[in-house]
Amino acid sequence: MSYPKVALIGLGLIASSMFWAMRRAGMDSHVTGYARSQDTRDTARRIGLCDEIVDTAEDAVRGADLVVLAVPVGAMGRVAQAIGPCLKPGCSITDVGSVKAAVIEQVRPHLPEGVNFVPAHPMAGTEHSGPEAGFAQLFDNRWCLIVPDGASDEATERLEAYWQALGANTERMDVAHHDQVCAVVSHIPHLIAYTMVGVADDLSRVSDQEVIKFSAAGFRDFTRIAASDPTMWRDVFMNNKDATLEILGRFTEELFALQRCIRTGDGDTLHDYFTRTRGIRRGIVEAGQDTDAPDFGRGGKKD
Ligand SMILES: NC(=O)c1ccc[n+]([C@@H]2O[C@H](COP(=O)([O-])OP(=O)(O)OC[C@H]3O[C@@H](n4cnc5c(N)ncnc54)[C@H](O)[C@@H]3O)[C@@H](O)[C@H]2O)c1
Ligand SMILES: O=C(O)C(=O)C[C@]1(C(=O)O)C=C[C@@H](O)C=C1
Repeated sequence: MSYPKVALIGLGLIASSMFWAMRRAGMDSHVTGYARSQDTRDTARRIGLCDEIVDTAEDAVRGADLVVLAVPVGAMGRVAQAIGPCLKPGCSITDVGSVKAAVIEQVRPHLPEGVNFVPAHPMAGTEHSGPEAGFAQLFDNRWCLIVPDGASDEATERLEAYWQALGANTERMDVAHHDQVCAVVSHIPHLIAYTMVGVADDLSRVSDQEVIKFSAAGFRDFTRIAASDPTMWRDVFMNNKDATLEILGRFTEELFALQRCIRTGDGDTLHDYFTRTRGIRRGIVEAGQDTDAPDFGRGGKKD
């Protein structure tokens, strides 16, 4: 299922991956792209991203059957305000933002009657950004969370079919649940990675070079995540305050409990805790949800 004319607003990792995945899926939609900076538009033209790159968001969305907002969460409202009056009656508009309640609140007031707004969020990404970062396989076997929030079944099913054609599995979620789940599985883990790399950097006896030299896979994973786009992640935390603060509160309570175990020499509790969390990881791997993971079940490292 596709849309004859698609407009991509913001031409970074997610939008460019969507374009390449559409082409891989054999969709013959006419795709128009727009990004705010001239540099990004020039790069997009050079690498053949989209059928047409235009110089205003308004021109990009005229006549589009699907408009995709793929800009940082904090810019969604401004973009919606600019394009609202130019949207084709009856078209669908979606976003790919990492946060839902704030985006819906910022976008919806600018949309004319009769336009179908179906928020969505592909749970896939890398630490890279910009138009050259995209690749067709990014969404393969990843979840795309669909947050209909009142959208019609027809518009929702059409967007689900579109994401499935891009390689994703889809699941519907309500807004508050989405923001809480993402705070747990994505937002706070990023904050922890940023913090851990910051702490290592603060230790003057560990120069950048030595961090790289002595770090094994664990810390390197942190540095990869902590290399993610600062604008995107600033906007995520500024726009998912309640859920991230709640999860951060739980996290720090748990951390203090583990700190106490270390101080008091309560190794049994630590061992039980680590055994429980290892079980969670193995469950993910066995369910085939981590294609990059070593295979614990068949020859992986055991006790
Ligand atoms: N990177 C990820 O891992 C990931 C995963 C899922 C969802 N998301 C969400 O997708 C969205 C895009 O993320 P990305 O990783 O593609 O970012 P990106 O930094 O790669 O690209 C963002 C693009 O938006 C453009 N832009 C910024 N402000 C704009 C504005 N006001 N008007 C028009 N264009 C503007 C930038 O020039 C850039 O082309 C964000 O909302 C993010 O939360 C990101
Ligand atoms: O794989 C990564 O590098 C990501 O950070 C992707 C990731 C995440 O899993 O946290 C990041 C932000 C999103 O909104 C969705 C996915």
